[in-house]
This record gives sequence, C-alpha cells and structure tokens, in this order.
Amino acid sequence: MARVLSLFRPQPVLALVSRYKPASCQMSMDSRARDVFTAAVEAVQPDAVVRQSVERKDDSVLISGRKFTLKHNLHLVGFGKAVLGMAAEVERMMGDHLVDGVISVPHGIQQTLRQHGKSHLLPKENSKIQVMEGAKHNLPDEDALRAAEQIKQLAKGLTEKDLLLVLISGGGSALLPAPLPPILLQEKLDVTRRLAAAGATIQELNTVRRALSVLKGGGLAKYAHPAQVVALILSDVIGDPLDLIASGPTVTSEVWPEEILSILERYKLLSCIPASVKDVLQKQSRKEKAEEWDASGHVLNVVIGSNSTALERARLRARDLGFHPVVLSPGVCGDVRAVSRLYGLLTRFACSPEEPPAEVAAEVLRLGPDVGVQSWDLCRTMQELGERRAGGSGTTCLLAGGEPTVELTGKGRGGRNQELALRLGLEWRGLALPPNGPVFLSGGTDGQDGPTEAAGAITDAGLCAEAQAQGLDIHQFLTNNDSYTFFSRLSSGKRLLVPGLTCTNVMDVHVLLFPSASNINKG
Ligand SMILES: Nc1ncnc2c1ncn2[C@@H]1O[C@H](COP(=O)(O)OP(=O)(O)OP(=O)(O)O)[C@@H](O)[C@H]1O
Ligand SMILES: O=C(O)[C@H](O)CO
Repeated sequence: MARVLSLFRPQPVLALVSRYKPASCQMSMDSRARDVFTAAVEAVQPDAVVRQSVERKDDSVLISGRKFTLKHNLHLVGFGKAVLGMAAEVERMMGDHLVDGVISVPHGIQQTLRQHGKSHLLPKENSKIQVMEGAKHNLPDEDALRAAEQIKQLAKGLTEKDLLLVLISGGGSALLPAPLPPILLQEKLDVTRRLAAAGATIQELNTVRRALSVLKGGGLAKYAHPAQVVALILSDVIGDPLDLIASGPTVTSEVWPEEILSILERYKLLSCIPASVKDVLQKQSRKEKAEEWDASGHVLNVVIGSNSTALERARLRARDLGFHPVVLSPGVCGDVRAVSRLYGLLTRFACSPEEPPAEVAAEVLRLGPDVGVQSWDLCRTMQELGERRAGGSGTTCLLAGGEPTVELTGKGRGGRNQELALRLGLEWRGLALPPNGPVFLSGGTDGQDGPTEAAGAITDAGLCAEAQAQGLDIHQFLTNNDSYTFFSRLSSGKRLLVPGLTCTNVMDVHVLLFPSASNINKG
C-alpha cells in the first residue's frame, strides 16, 4: 500500500518538467539547426511555390490577383534548375487546358530526381511538356541553344487568344542561350566566363548577357506578343530584381552600349572581346531599343518564392523548436571574411557575460555596407540580442540569407557556406563562450555548395580545439580554399550538411543558435 501511495506523492516540479519537456528541448542544438534549414528548403520546393501562388477556379486561373480565362489556350515554357517541378505542378493543375510546353533544365536532372525518389517533380508519362536537358556544369551549350530555339518558336506561334506561362528559376541564363547574330555561342560564352572569373557580380554579368541575347532582357515576351504572358519566378538574386533573375527574358530593359563597355573595361576585358560583340554593341542605340515595344498590359511578372519565403518558414520552425527567432536580412552578401566577422561580433551581443563595449556596435555598423545589411537591421538585431541577454531570456535563433562570395586563391575543394562556417569557428575561438552554444549552420538551398557534395556545414565554439586534436590546421585549409576536405576529415564529416539534391534554389540560409541567456550569465 505504501508503495502504491508513493506513486501518487507529489513529484518535485523540476523532475516533472524534465520528464515531460517537449521533444525539441531534447534535440541537440546541431539537430535543431539542421531542422530549421530543412524547413527553409521545404518552403521553396518548386511544386509548393506554384500551388501557393496559382489558384485554379473552374475555367479560369487566378495569379497575383489577376484572373485569366482558360480555353485550351495555355502554353508553357521554362528554364532553370527548379522549373521541372514547377512545370509538373502546372500540368497537374491545368489539365486539358495546357496545349503544349517546352522547358530547358539542367543536364541529368530527370535521372537524378528518379534516383532520389522525387518522381512527383517530374512531368507525367504522356506529358504535353517537352523536357530538354542541357547546360552541363551550368554553362550554355549546343543542347541549351536548341532548347532556347524551341522555346522561341513556341512563343512566336502564339496569338492574342493564348496565355503563355513562363517558369523561371536560377540557372535560367545558362539554359536559355540565344546570342544576337553574328555572335556565336562560344564567343558569348567566352565573354561571360571571363567576366565571372574576373569577379563580376551577377548584376554586371546579366547586364552584359541581356545586351548580347535575342531572348533575354524582354526578348522572349516580345516574341510571344500579342499573347498574354505570365512569368512565375523563383528568385535566386538578392532583392529579387526581375530584370536580372535569369537575365529577365520577360522584362523589357534598355541596353546602353556605354554601360556594357564600361563593365568590360572595369574587368580589363575590352581588348579581348570578339569583333562580333563589338559589332552588336555598335548597332544597339538606346533610342532604337526604347522605342521598340511596350509590354505593359501583356506581361505579368510574379515572384512566387525567394530567400525571404525560406527565412519566414525557418522563423516559424525555430519558434516551434523553442527559440526566439530574429531575422537579420535576406540580402547578406560580400566577402565571407566580412560576413564571419559580422556574425562573430553579433555573437558577443548574445553571449558575452557583459554588454559589449561601444566599439563593437560601431564595428558592426561599419561592416554593414560590406555585407549588404542596412544599419537599421543591424541596430534592431543588436538591440534585440542585447535585451535578451540582459533579461536572462531563453534560446535565440538568428536567421539570415543571401549569397556571400569567396575570393579563390587556392586549388582546394569547398564552397562559400563551408568556408563561412569554418571562418566563424575561428572567430569564436578567442571568445569566452558557454559550453552549450552557440551553433552556426550555413547552407545552400540548392543542396550544393560550390563543386562539392555538401550544401554547407555546421560549426560551434569547439571547432578549433577539435581540429587541433585531430591534427587539422584550419589556416592551411582556408588558404587553399579547401573547406570541404577540412569538414570531411574532421570527426568523419559529422559537421557537414548533406541534404542531397533539393530541386530548388533561393541562395543560402544562415542559422545562428544562441544558448539561453540565463546559462550565459551564470557561466
Ligand atoms: N574551393 C572553393 N572554396 C570556396 N568557394 C568556392 C570554391 N570553389 C568554388 N567556390 C564558390 O562557389 C560558388 C559557385 O558555386 P555554385 O555552383 O553553388 O554556384 P552558385 O553561385 O550557387 O550558382 P547557382 O546560383 O546557379 O546555384 C562561387 O561563388 C565560387 O566562388
Ligand atoms: O540564371 C541566372 O542568371 C542566375 O542564376 C541568376 O538568376
């Protein structure tokens, strides 16, 4: 009896709390960071973004508040790394109304999707959509050229009764090459390759591509005229600039030959551009282009997914996992050295036992322009982290996104996400941080970080000690841009992030988890 009664004796509150604490609290910080990243990627799956932005109602379709009548008049074209899944979903939703389609997608993607059990992202067996693979290694080639020609022909044959859906995602520029004659594909490729190798930004690169192309810079929409054109865009460029994502085939843009020449001059490429390119630039007078045609009323461009979409889902997931989420910005860019420095400084606001000195805030603000983050966002973030630390609040999850860059000096294997994680591990070395945190994850939402099998990596304050114990010299790996080899060797690759092919791309996501402030104050 005494034994039975003891079962009903009130238990110490702490014992109950620990027995019934939610699963999230029992997960390690590392697993929770991975979980938040997975949620971010799920939010921008190609089929999901189409379902969320396109509504089928009987014989019409609603997109961005506009209604389009369906009368077996729907045609589809697409180009980019994520458009296969987008196209499959459009076909499922539109049924018989879809007349035909052509999409240009990366080489080998259909087989890879089948191998990864992602057949739901493939068009059905007897699909009306012709899938054309090309652009091996993300470079325009003859296969992509043929696909671009097919897309052009489909657009050219449309009438005012037709509706053309254009699916656009990252990688679209390489998958839709159509050089303006007399420029040859190889010549255009040489120019863009040289620019990229010299460090040109995606803005500069795509400004040049637009000027040398038949279909980019609004050319595709022009071919489809007088049909109604609706472009559904999954953005992989910071700020979602419509004219730059995949070089804007549905966005009319003026070409200023002087601008193109000054970009080429900036990278010391003026002397080596082919005569055909000079020829085309000479012929393009701004006045002629501007007067060419007016797309208003015929073209609707809608961004249906972006880095912000991914960050918003990550925010909700972090909250469900027991964190207080703080979103810094979806536009983090600049050299990974500056970005890791920024995150190192922000860590001091969240994790130092005392308020960091004023110089730390001043340095954060100085870094702002280098990393593409507004002072307002930096101040808001520092304030929130500082208040939570001072108030002894619970765990915090800082989220950001964007696309930092790496200056390649070595010949190793790596990517900007792995290099960022490695550099932040170094930043944390000198700080007195609590043993149970912080943790940082950096991952490419496309599942691939540079030419490696990983999407990114996870780091914590113990990284340097772990590397030293295993005889790995971090500085040597960084000098050789060999972050993938480093993380593969360190503790059998346990800090690598390897989600496999994700079938989407909205740049990178950064997840920075800070431990409970009460632990910090005690520590
Ligand atoms: N060894 C390396 N270490 C660090 N970064 C590298 C290394 N090799 C390549 N990179 C970086 O990887 C990037 C290219 O990677 P990736 O193929 O993922 O391209 P991307 O810019 O994400 O393209 P997309 O937007 O089409 O996905 C470049 O920024 C390049 O500087
Ligand atoms: O295709 C491209 O141009 C890049 O991925 C940017 O959208």
